[in-house]
Amino acid sequence: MDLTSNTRPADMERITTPGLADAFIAEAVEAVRAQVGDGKVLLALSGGVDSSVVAALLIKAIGRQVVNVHVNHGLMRKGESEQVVEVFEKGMDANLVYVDASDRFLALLEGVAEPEAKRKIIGGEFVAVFAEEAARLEGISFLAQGTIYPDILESADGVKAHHNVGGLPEDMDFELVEPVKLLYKDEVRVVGRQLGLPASMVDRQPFPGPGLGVRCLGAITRERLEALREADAIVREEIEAAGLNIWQYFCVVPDVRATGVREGRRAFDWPVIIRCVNTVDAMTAEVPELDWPLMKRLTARILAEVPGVCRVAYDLTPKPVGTIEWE
Ligand SMILES: Nc1ncnc2c1ncn2[C@@H]1O[C@H](COP(=O)(O)OP(=O)(O)OP(=O)(O)O)[C@@H](O)[C@H]1O
Repeated sequence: MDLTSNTRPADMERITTPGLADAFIAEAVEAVRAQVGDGKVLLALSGGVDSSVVAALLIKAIGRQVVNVHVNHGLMRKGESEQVVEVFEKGMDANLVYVDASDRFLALLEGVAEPEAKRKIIGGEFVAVFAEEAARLEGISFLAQGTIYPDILESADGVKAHHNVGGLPEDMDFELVEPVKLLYKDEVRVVGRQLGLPASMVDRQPFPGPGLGVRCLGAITRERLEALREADAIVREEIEAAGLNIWQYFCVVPDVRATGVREGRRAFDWPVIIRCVNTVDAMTAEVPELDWPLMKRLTARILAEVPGVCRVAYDLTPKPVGTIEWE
């Protein structure tokens, strides 16, 4: 396997079976060992599909020579950072640096309501935290990235800058290790499964980089963020349990309050808005019809289990006119 080429060979077979995945893994492991030797590799591990598969592959190839840095920015979904620790540190004996930076991110975001400003703060602070951690480590000469083939095709079109850890400082002069850069997303998932990653990680729905930060609408507060995290976990759990094949399903919690009555007293709490979409290319999206008993179950559980919420709504807006995310 040629890890330097950015062009997928015309005769490369689509990886659709465990056997093909095993063959790919064997080749990639050899290629990584040949490239890295006894050098040290740094990887930013989000727990998303791409970086998780790269982590598992590198751990198989070079074990603790890869340092996996996971930044918990406080905007992860429920249980996500814990799963990174469980799967990689406990399950694969990975060299994992877990950075709890929640307080830093939430302090910077305090009072910031404008969506673009929020995204900039989250992206900028991520780079700052990652660069600080990198500076603390010694002897690193390689940076691994979860670049996949669509990233290369898009950057060749000039649609967006080449993946990945957007905007790392120029003086971080590492050689790149990108073992899945010729694979399509479906192939990355097959390979991930074969590497022993849990289905909940490999089949994960897309999640925006700024995490729950763009779903806790307006200026983020810890209480409203917590309500969002709990409601989001309930929606994911119920939709997964129902076995529905929906492309993306999540909640947003706007910065408004509605009146309600709870235990005979007036409540003045937040609404949770459930958003479900199906799409092929994310350019247009349809809202699936959820069955009514499921809607009622979601509503009942959110109202019973999530403090600070007194109303549940379902967003019926297709894209266009609405975008998938609210911010
Ligand atoms: N919280 C985090 N901790 C560590 N690394 C992160 C974190 N968030 C993002 N990254 C890094 O930035 C890359 C790009 O993040 P982005 O949110 O665009 O996800 P992505 O391209 O879907 O990749 P992935 O599936 O690995 O999350 C990730 O692959 C990962 O290397």
